[in-house]
Amino acid sequence: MATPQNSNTIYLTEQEAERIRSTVKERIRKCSEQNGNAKEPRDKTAAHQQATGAALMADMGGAPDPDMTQTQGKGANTIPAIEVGQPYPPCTASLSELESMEMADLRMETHHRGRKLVVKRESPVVTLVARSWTVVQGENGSDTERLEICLYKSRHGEDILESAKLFIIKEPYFTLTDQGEPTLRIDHPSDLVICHEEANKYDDAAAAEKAATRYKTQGNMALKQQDLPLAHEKYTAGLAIARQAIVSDSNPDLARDIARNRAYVNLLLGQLDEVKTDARASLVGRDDQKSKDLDSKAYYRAGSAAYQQGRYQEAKRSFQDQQKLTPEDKDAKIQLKRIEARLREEDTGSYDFTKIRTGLSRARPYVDAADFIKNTEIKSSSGKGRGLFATRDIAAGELIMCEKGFCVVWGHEEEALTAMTYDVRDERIRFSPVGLSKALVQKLLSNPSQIEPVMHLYGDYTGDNKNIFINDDGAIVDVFRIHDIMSRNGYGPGSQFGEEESAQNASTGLWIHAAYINHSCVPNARKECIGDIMLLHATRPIKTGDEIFHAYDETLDYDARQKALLTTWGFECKCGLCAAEKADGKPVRDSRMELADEADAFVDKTPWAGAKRLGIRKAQRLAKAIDETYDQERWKDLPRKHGEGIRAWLLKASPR
Ligand SMILES: C[S@@+](CC[C@H](N)C(=O)[O-])C[C@H]1O[C@@H](n2cnc3c(N)ncnc32)[C@H](O)[C@@H]1O
Repeated sequence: MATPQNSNTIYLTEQEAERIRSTVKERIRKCSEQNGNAKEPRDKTAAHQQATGAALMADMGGAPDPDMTQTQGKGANTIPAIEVGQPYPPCTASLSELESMEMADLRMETHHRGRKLVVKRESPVVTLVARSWTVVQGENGSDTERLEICLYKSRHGEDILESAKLFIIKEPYFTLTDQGEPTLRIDHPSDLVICHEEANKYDDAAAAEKAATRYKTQGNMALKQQDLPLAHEKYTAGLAIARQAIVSDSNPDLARDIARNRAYVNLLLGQLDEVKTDARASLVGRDDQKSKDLDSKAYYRAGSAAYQQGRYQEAKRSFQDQQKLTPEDKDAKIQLKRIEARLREEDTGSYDFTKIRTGLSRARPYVDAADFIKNTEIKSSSGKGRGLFATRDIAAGELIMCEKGFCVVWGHEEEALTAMTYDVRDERIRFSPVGLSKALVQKLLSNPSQIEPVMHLYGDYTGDNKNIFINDDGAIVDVFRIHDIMSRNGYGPGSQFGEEESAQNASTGLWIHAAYINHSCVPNARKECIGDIMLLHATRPIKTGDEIFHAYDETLDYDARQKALLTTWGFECKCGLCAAEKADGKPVRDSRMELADEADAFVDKTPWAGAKRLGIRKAQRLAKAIDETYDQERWKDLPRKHGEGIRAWLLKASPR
């Protein structure tokens, strides 16, 4: 957590931190006390009134949000404080494998494994910063309960609870809110199945075709009005009918048309896997010009999705197929040219950085560039898990790798959200880029094929190790795992567009390949971001097979650096520099730091140009005193950073 000493940071008062800790501990205590107790019946009318009142207040912006907490310091504000509860895995079974349960069978502080609960939303939704809640009834209407969805409460800009009336909760978790109120709680969005339109089984072909066509028309209208989630929902309902044999036997083109339209909506929603399956399913394959034009569109959509996923060879094949069908089409030609540029970047690592820089702005922070990673490979690194290694000799100053961010949230974007997270596992309160975690979870839910590479990244909590990321009901994302992965692998690209960044509005992102780079205080590489591409340059010559390191933390003070590495990344650094500083002992380290601070203060206030002899002598004394704190044998070949500033000053002030 940031400290009050730094004027650019914000912090919690000890009282506020204590309030968060005790609220969470009290909730945990009550939960364990009531563990296994049967659910108490709720007064339906009172629950409904409570939700309606709170929703009204929230809409007017006046609802008390129990998650918000007051921070101190520069740019102080209220920000959410969120408990990282005891992690539990999401349900990996599909709905058909789960057994139904009644609301009355809910037990307190219990994950009802192997069960599913159908609920109907009965009240408006109360939308708070970090959670949404509502009141639901069981299927038979006899019982009422509170249902809340934490953090990952929206998808494609829609509040999930608002988006429908009927839901199925997979393996329901019944617990208490921080205020001690019983609630059904959804942490993993994949545990909540939204029931939109029922795909009825039709006996009459004409009625079925009519219903599917109606959904298609409704989808087209929603698309026209830019309501993409609704368009997707309508096309999905239409497809479910049009794919039934009763329709598809006589009119297979209807399902193809709807799939082609849904491919387009998916492209706009960033649901790239489904763009490709829809585009493939829509192919007509006939030789008449109209069919060729339709298939050309489908290939274009599939190619665009593959391009956005960075799968350039796959994109190339789609655009080539498009070109074969409609040779006059200019789009395919343009796309194929772009792809050639990306494939060249992938192969050679030569980028036009000047052009890239000039094309960047706050409104366009993303770079159209390919990854260049072929000089590196991921291997196991002794005592450090896995690491990144060079596959060829790399000269100092050379580009080692370049990678496009998998997910980046810029400080100036609406999605940026920083929260204080209180982790019950180590009792620490940290600033956490929850906006990035939310964006990442959304991206993965929309692109199940990309879940696995993210879940392979290092995190302390590894879930249930089943590694099931998709089933019949869709993508499965363990949000606790994402939280842990982001804590250890997230990276701040820094302010790119001139704004001052603080802990509260920091830009953050995830670069999957670069996330394998381990830390060393004597690194051989340096990271830099241009927009969302991360460049890694060698700062020293690197030999084939060498591990590549960069410094996660460059604090000069050994003790502060070790503390930061332990708190944020969970390890003790044992690099050559740290080993020497540890062996020096605390008194030597402290006096060296005092001298370094004195030297820095001297450099800050004494211009080297025209420096007097007295000043030069003082600088020489300081440089010598710092040098004497280094044990010559132990510090052989190690960088002596404490005296770098004063030595540079001396070089300029008295070059001989
Ligand atoms: C960004 S990941 C680096 C890749 C990671 N080693 C892996 O296996 O995926 C950061 C984590 O790597 C480990 N790590 C990085 N540098 C280390 C070092 N110098 N010594 C020990 N562990 C290190 C820590 O567990 C840290 O939280």
